[in-house]
Amino acid sequence: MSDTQQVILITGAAQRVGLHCAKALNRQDYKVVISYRRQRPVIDTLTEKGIDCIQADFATVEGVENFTDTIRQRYPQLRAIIHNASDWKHDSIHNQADIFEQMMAIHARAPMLINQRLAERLSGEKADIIHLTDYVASTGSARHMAYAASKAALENLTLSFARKLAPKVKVNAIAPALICFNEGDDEAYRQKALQKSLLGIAPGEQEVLKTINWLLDSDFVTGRIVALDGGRHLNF
Ligand SMILES: NC(=O)C1=CN([C@@H]2O[C@H](COP(=O)(O)OP(=O)(O)OC[C@H]3O[C@@H](n4cnc5c(N)ncnc54)[C@H](OP(=O)(O)O)[C@@H]3O)[C@@H](O)[C@H]2O)C=CC1
Ligand SMILES: Nc1nc2c(c(=O)[nH]1)N=C([C@H](O)[C@@H](O)CO)CN2
Repeated sequence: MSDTQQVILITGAAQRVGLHCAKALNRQDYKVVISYRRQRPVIDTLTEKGIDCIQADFATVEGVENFTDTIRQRYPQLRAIIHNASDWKHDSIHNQADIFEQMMAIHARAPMLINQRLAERLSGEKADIIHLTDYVASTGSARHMAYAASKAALENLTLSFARKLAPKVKVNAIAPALICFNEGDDEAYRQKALQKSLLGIAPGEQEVLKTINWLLDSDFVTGRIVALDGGRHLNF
């Protein structure tokens, strides 16, 4: 890593949106550091590209603290922290308490603790925190109540950290609706999901990357929730 290379941390970046953004930011000559939970071959590929891959499970406070200790040991300064790690669990009458705890742990407690423990590392001329939230944080979700509530908590943390860390650090959220499908999504589900927005597409991971780069480049945006939802809020 060169002395002038700026370090960007992305959590949960071993697949899908996080992976796409990690590889792209690496090509943009940032020093990219990622967290991953489950080992898989792509970790070796990313390591060969010079991306620092750190295993971490944010379900426990200990897991978060071990991770942030490692970051603090390795990186005296961070350009940005992108909180992407997430678990999209639907509600279940059988273990709703556990699901609620898990959703709050990954989407609210972990980002809060990571921000608090790494804030002093965000010390350069420009510094950013970006939270990946969700369209349903502002609307609720009948089937993903705990998930939606935890993403709403993360949106509120966006406002609090924007107030607390200004003017050194810009703190914003990206609130996507459908970005990309999961492998098991059948055609009926896909068609129904596409019809929820005015634009009727699943834009793919690149849409999130474009927004991340826009936020990183901004000099005057903080405390904002940037919606990436194809006009879903008007589709009624
Ligand atoms: N995809 C979409 O259409 C939408 C995405 N979003 C948001 O955008 C972001 C990216 O979405 P997407 O790429 O689909 O995300 P994924 O569902 O692919 O999850 C990203 C990563 O989060 C990691 N993760 C889950 N739980 C934990 C945990 N307890 N500790 C550490 N890491 C964990 C997983 O790691 P591992 O695989 O190693 O276990 C996973 O690879 C998320 O925040 C998501 O909520 C919002 C709306 C729509
Ligand atoms: N962590 C995740 N969060 C979300 C996902 C996902 O795959 N992983 N997917 C969605 C859906 O695309 C939804 O926005 C549309 O059905 C929401 N959050």
